[in-house]
Amino acid sequence: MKKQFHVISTGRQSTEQVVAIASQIHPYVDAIHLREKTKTAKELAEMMEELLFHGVPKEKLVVNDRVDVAIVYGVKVQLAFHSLSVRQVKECFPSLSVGCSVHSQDEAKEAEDGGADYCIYGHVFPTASKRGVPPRGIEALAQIVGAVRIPVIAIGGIQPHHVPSVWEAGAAGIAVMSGVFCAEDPLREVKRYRQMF
Ligand SMILES: Cc1nc(C(=O)O)sc1CCOP(=O)(O)O
Repeated sequence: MKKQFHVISTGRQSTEQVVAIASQIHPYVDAIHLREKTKTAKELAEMMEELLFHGVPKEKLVVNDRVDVAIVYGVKVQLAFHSLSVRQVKECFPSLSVGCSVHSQDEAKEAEDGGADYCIYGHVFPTASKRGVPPRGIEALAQIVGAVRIPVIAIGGIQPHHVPSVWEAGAAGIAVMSGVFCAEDPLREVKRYRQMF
């Protein structure tokens, strides 16, 4: 299967900044996650409207945590430990595409059993986004890949030069936050990642 390239917003940028970056990079990525933990549903809806207005394809949008916003806009949802469970969400909305963030084999299996379409596992490499928490490493990633049948996307500190080792571990894709959204030139960076696919 084609490897997936997900990018994730930081939650620290304005709607204008997120929209400006997303509208440049969307042709080079498979999914753009809106991880905007402090935004209300209404603010997220405004961001969604702007993204769609600027030509970001709906099929590439993923809302973190907010099942309500995902349903209303017909986009995917990414669930986290603080979200509703995958099982609950899939029971109510069987056709909703659901990803789940996991940090262990047990969590990955639970996500799979609940009906998750894919999981995101991390953090694989050291990252400022998870300061003080040791990275889980590429071996652990390979173990997760071996433990579930759903696609496993790797996250955490992934730089372009890491990509071959992530493929070797069997991951179905990569998810990148600061490497793209905090870059001086996000478009140049997504192209650098893309070259590794
Ligand atoms: C949002 C997120 N989730 C993680 C997890 O391990 O679940 S690591 C992470 C941050 C990823 O950011 P960067 O690409 O800047 O390292």
